[in-house]
This record gives sequence, structure tokens and C-alpha cells, in this order.
Amino acid sequence: MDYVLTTDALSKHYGHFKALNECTMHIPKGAIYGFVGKNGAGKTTLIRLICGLQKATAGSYRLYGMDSADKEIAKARRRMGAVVETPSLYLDMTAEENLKEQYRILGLPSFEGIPELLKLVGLENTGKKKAKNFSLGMRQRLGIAIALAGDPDFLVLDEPANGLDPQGIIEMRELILELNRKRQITVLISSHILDELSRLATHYGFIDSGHIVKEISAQELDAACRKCVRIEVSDTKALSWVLDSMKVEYKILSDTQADIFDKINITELTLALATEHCEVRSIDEREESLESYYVNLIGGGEHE
Ligand SMILES: Nc1ncnc2c1ncn2[C@@H]1O[C@H](COP(=O)(O)OP(=O)(O)OP(=O)(O)O)[C@@H](O)[C@H]1O
Repeated sequence: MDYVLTTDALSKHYGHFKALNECTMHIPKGAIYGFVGKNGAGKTTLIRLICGLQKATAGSYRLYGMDSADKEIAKARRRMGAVVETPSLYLDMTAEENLKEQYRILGLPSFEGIPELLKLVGLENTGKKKAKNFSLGMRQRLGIAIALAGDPDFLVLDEPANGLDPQGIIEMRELILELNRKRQITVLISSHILDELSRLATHYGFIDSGHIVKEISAQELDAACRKCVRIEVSDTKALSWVLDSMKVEYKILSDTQADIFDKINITELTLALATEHCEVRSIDEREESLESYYVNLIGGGEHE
């Protein structure tokens, strides 16, 4: 697989405290990578390291195949745009002026791309309004426009939906999907809003105490979170026999419990089991959400 970013045992220590502890992650090209973890798990620290805002204590990363120790790493970073924590905007300037300023900083030869960029993030009609009078959602979108100024193909967003109202969240989601699908931009999003993330992410990395606990694709996660019916019976051997004859997919969990993955007619199943002298004790519909997957993986405790 082609990766935009891989980290290898990347660590950041503050004295004895390990904010990032041998963090190893892999972001495939074209992915929307959901970076999930509790408050203080190390998400922003990792983002700051890869953006070159802080130096790692140990470990390394590769960005577009270039090693972090390479003198030319800044060149690879030009292919990356980021909004870390709150977007840094000039509050006394309009959206257009903010973008012009960024174009100047990047040394871009003309302002030609600015109207298209403003349209892309839905700020084309903000005219003379200054950024200080923007809503939080508008500020976030302007932050993204600024991050997109150098035409990067990797976008890093630290909690982009934080504090947004439902409409702002929808607009942010649509923008991220458009950037990913239409412009083939790989996106790394750190987020606490698991339900929102599950509408976007193609891959997930779960981080806890500075360490990646699990990386999984959305497809694998869907399979792990499959909807099923959990059935408790007096004898799963008889259940197996009946389900086989009904050509139904299932998994035996114990002598008395099984998960059934296909849609089944409960009455038909109960009657068939009765003829095998097998008693049905309970039937439960289950669907593991991203949230319960996360809680099982990382444990409960304090998280938003
Ligand atoms: N300059 C610093 N000195 C000491 N500790 C720090 C410093 N910066 C961050 N930390 C600690 O490192 C840990 C990881 O912080 P980080 O901001 O990366 O977490 P996070 O996963 O982004 O959390 P959140 O979702 O709350 O932003 C936290 O416990 C934080 O207090």
C-alpha cells in the first residue's frame, strides 16, 4: 500500500512524562484517517511533530516517503496543509485578505486561486466582513482554506468539528468529503465526535496514552461492528444443526450462546428448535457502534 505518512515509534517526552510513546501509525494515500483518543491521549502532540512545530524525543516518521531526519523534509511538508488547534487567522481582515496574506507567506506568484478557494469552503459571499465577526464554523472553514492555499494533497485537521453547531458539523463533513473525493486529498482528522467521524473515515487509528492501540479500516470495523442477533438456547449443537439447514450465517460463542448474522424469521427458528428439543432462552438484537468498539478497546473513563 502507498502511504502518505507513516510514523515509527515516534515519541515525545516532557521530563518523565511520555506524551507520545512509541507511536506507530500508517495513513494510506487517499484515506480519511480518523485519529481517535481521549483528552490528553497525544493526538495534538503527534500532529505538532509531523507539522514540524515541535521536535520528537525519539523515533521517526516518513512523509511522502521522505524520512523526518532528511534535510529536505520541509519540501515534503509543503505538500501538507494543517489546521492545528484553533485556526490562526488575522481577525481584522476579511476572508479574502487572510488568504492573500497566506499566499504572500507561501510566496505564491498570483492571487488567481483565491475566489475558487473561497467558493470551495463556502465563504465566497462574505465580502467586507472581518474574520472576527465570523461564526466558529466560518472561521474553521477559513482555516481550511488557508491550509489549502499551497494546493496540498495531505490535509491535517485537529478537531475540526469542535464547538460547531449541527449545521456547522454538516458543512464541515461535506467539505472534507469533497476535498477527499473530488480533489483526492488525503485527510487526517483527530476527533472526539465518534459518531461524526464514522460518517467520514475510511481508516481509524485509536490512540491511548501516546500509543496507537489499533489501526483498522472502516470496512474491517464495519465487519467487527456487524449487526447481529444474539441468541441464548439450551443447546447450541441443536441450534447449529437448525441454522445450517436454514443456510444462515452464524457464530457459536458457547454451549448456550450464538450470534446470527443473517435476517431470520424468529418464529420459524423457534419452531424448528422446538422439534430438536432445544429451548430458546433469550434473543437480543445487537449492533456494536464505533463508540462501543472504542470503549471496549480503550476502556471507559473520562472522554468526551
Ligand atoms: N508543553 C508541555 N509540557 C508538558 N506536558 C505537555 C505539554 N504539551 C502537552 N503535554 C501533555 O501531553 C499530553 C498529550 O497532549 P495532547 O495535546 O497531545 O493530547 P490530545 O490527545 O490532543 O488531547 P485533547 O483532545 O485534549 O487535545 C497531555 O497530557 C498534555 O498535558
